[in-house]
Formats: sequence, C-alpha cells, structure tokens
Amino acid sequence: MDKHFETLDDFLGTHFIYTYDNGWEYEWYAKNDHTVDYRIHGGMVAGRWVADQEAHINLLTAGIYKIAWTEPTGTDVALDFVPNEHKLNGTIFFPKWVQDHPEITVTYQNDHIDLMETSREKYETYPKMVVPEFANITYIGDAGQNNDQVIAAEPYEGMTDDIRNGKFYDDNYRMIKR
Ligand SMILES: C=Cc1ccc(O)cc1
Repeated sequence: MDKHFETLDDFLGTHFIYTYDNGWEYEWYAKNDHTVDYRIHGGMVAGRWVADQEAHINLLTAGIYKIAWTEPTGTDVALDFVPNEHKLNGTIFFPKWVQDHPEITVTYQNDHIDLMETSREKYETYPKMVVPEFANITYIGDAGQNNDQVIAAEPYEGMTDDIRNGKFYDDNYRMIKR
C-alpha cells in the first residue's frame, strides 16, 4: 500500500481492491495500456468477473489516472484513480436491463459474450442507472503487466481478505493452489 505513483508505467500492472462509499467492493487490475480485468465482490452485480476488457487508460497529471470503457452488456464505466491518496471516483452507467436482471450478468462474462449482446438488444436500455461514487482503496499489489493469474478465479466470500492478508498469491503473483 506504500507504492508511490507518478507515471503511466507506475500504474500499469497494478492490482487494486477498493470499496465504494455505497458499500460495493470491487477488485480491478490495469493489465496493460489498453486492457483491464476485474472481479466484483459486493453490490448489485456481486459475483461478476471479467478478463481482457478493452479500455482507455490515461495519465491526467502525475499520479492521477483516467480509465473509461464500454462493455458487451452496454454498461459504461469511467474511473479516476488518485492512488497516492488511496482514493478513486467511479461512475457506472448501467442500462436499465442490468438493473432489472442483474443475475444475467453475474458470471464469468468471457464465457457468455453472446448472452450479454442478445440481452442488451432484448431488454430495455433507458432510463440508465447512474452510480457516481468515491471509493477507498484497501489493497495495492504489484502484479506486473499481462499477468493472467490476477483475475482467474470466481469470487468467493473472504477472497479479498485472503488477498489483503497475503494468502492468495505467491511471491511471483501466481495464485496459490488451494
Ligand atoms: C462495471 C464494471 C466496473 C468495474 C470496476 C469499477 O470500479 C466499476 C465498474
């Protein structure tokens, strides 16, 4: 948690856990300069996890980062990280169908892209549900870029505690077999 951030390179390869002020807990990894992975532990779509989401990742000024992407579900996300202060601000723009049927999205999305795309056509988009929240960062890990082991397992109760307590990854940031 004592890592200091200045450049884009300092940010890429970093793995974060944070809790939004509304109580939603998220885990997110800057996999490389155009890709993010994440796992959701609390909130409306807890249990959802995603690898290799394309994203725009930019350094705004020293130590402050902006990330934005649009998902196969039609959900849009914009995150502003201030990691030196262990803070971020995130805005999630959920299409109406995700609010109405969150359970459809609670899965390993990579295996169900077709279902996300057919659902976004089948159900309603508007009005969107906008969730603008600050979050406190509770974990910062140096996973290195393009590490497929960071977000490679289904979330479970207690997973974020295991990560924070050093019980989940080995010294090479590979998952410890359990
Ligand atoms: C919908 C995905 C998502 C991922 C990370 C985050 O902080 C907010 C939303």
